[in-house]
Amino acid sequence: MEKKSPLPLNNAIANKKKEQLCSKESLVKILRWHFRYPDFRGMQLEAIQAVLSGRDCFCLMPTGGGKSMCYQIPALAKTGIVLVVCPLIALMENQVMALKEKGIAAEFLSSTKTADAKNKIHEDLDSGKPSIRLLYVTPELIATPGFMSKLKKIYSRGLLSLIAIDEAHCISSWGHDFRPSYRKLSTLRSHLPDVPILALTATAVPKVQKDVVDSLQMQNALMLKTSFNRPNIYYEVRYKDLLEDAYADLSDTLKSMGDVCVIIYCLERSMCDDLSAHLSQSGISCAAYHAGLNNKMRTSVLDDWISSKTKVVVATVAFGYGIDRKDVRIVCHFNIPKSMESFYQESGRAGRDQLPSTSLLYYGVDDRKRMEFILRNSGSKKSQSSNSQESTRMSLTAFNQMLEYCEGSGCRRKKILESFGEQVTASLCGKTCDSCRHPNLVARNLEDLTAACSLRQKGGSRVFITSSTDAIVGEQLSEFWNRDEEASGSEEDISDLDEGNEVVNNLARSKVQSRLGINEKLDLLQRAEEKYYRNENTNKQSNKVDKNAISDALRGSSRQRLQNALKQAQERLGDSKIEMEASASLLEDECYKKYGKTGKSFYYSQVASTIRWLTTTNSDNLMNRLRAVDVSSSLNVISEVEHSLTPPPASAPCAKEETSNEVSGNAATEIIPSDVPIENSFNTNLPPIPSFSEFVNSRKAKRDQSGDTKKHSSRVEKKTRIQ
Ligand SMILES: Nc1ncnc2c1ncn2[C@@H]1O[C@H](COP(=O)(O)OP(=O)(O)OP(=O)(O)O)[C@@H](O)[C@H]1O
Ligand SMILES: [Mg+2]
Repeated sequence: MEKKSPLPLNNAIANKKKEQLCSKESLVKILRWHFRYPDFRGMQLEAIQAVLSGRDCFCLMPTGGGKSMCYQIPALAKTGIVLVVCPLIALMENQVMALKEKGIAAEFLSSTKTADAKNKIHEDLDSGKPSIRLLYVTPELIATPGFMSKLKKIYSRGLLSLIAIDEAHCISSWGHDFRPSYRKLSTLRSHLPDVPILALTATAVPKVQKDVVDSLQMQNALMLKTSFNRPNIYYEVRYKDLLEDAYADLSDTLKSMGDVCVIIYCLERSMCDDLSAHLSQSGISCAAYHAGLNNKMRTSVLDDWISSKTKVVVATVAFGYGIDRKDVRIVCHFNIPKSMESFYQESGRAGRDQLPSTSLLYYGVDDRKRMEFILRNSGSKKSQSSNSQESTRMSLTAFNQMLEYCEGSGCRRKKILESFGEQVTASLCGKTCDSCRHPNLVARNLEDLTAACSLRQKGGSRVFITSSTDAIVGEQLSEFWNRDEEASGSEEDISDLDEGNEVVNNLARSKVQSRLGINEKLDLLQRAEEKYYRNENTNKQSNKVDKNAISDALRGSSRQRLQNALKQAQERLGDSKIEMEASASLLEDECYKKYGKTGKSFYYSQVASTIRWLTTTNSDNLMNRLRAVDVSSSLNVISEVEHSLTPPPASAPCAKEETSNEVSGNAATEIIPSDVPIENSFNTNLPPIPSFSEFVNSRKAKRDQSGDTKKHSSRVEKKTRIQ
């Protein structure tokens, strides 16, 4: 690329006073000349002026806010070199390429460069008058003594004008993406005392901000913070458990949006492949992208997407960091992200051109359980030290904010902004999230979920009983089983070391690198978890069966959960007088008899299914079931039932169960003499326990019948469209 002639004004600026160097007029001219943008955005100018005057500056700007400009303009306004620290080679490559295309002398140093290319850069740096204006490096390189001594030489020659730390939140262990190598940047100040430091990030809560400033030993730093608000992004959550087919819903949505550029994030590689295949089959131009593909494949997917040959990319979180495509119209999370910070960063890749865009999150109960499992185990891979427990606790607390975003009522935008410590006025959103635009619809959706899932908080804003942080305390009160016990027994499955090393090596080789740290861990853990369940099915004879065994403690906790559900059922039904403890014990026994040998997963599901059934069943059905189970297990449970319904003698014939296997123990049917006609038997026709989606759909159907038909169906229809 041909080098652009230097802006004539540049030379003049260099000779003028500091104030003139920092004048808005001069800086805007540089911006227009090199970047063709008419004016600065947000607080860019303030940041640029601060560092040019020699002051440290902490710059918190939203994703896509234009942080890079805050160090690129100073590099052009002042003689000397701007050192830029970046967490990813892909990010450096992209920026350097874009700058070179504009004729700006930028380079990066990384392991991916050939020895020749590196030598050329070093020669330039060692020369009397280096031509390089921006030098991008990794934090790891800065930590090497060789490179530090090179930097000191440049500094001693008065050629180091600014140190910019991009994605500065990586410094803080409180941040969502802590990188230990970033921590070592704390030595920069003592080695290079007078060089101003500019720290840039889009995602830092106040605690992280302070940590960054302290670690870098920034002095009297100008703290520039713009709102995290992304007014051009519409936020919406859809509930997988209320949709008949989430794949179809997404596919219809994408088709209705036309030929737009989309990123879909999935938790697992297999899900990326699967969803991508499904969307392609429905005629959507689509490709999967994840670390499981080889370099060539990934590069080709990326190139096709950047050049608009492919419209939709279905990817793991490895995708998108540092990819500056401005016209992404939808960022869809097909699985819940691990924290609000990750969600903000990923959804923030939509609408970097400031045009209307959408963040669409599909929330599902299974996804929540899976993520909780992963987060609980990410700290326990190697040790159970207090540090690792603390980090697990932090991860789960962070995840809880995401749950609140999905399960809570109220403005989504407000939830995002408040999670970053911002005060938000009620009018800020202006109907740019589903909760504010369609409050009744969202409320009804949450109600559906609440009715289905909640045992305790009738009408409360939280759908599920147990928050992640509650769960850490060790209680298993959620209707939906959590995997604490499995997690504690599955450490060897989680540390899948060989595979882990292979992934790490692949990452190191790959051109577009995945972020190190938690994301990588997540990836390994996902596979470990899959393997765990595979083993659960295939290694029944091996020692893994023990891990899958159902302990007394677990059975006790299931009984407790069932008892809670029974209490709720009793309150709801008003008139039943159920002997709680014995009934819970009966129901648990029923689950255990049926699935105790099959393993925890099935047992858990059966308990959950029974609890779900208890939230909707009527008195007769409840009594019938308890009595039937009682008969089957020869336990005396419900004194009240004994009075109101004459139980058959133990030897008496009992009606053949007409329900699905899902419902109650087969033991009941086993004691029926085959020659006894059903009509003569005691009427114990048990209601089938619906699956989750059957349950939700039946509620909808009931509601439709009860005169709300028109309103509700138009609501459901609306629900499937992004507004
Ligand atoms: N003043 C400006 N006017 C118009 N466009 C701008 C301006 N400053 C930057 N941009 C453009 O905005 C886009 C986003 O900029 P940039 O990549 O620096 O954002 P960022 O704040 O670093 O985002 P992220 O947190 O995602 O890294 C880029 O395409 C950039 O060229
Ligand atoms: Mg950036």
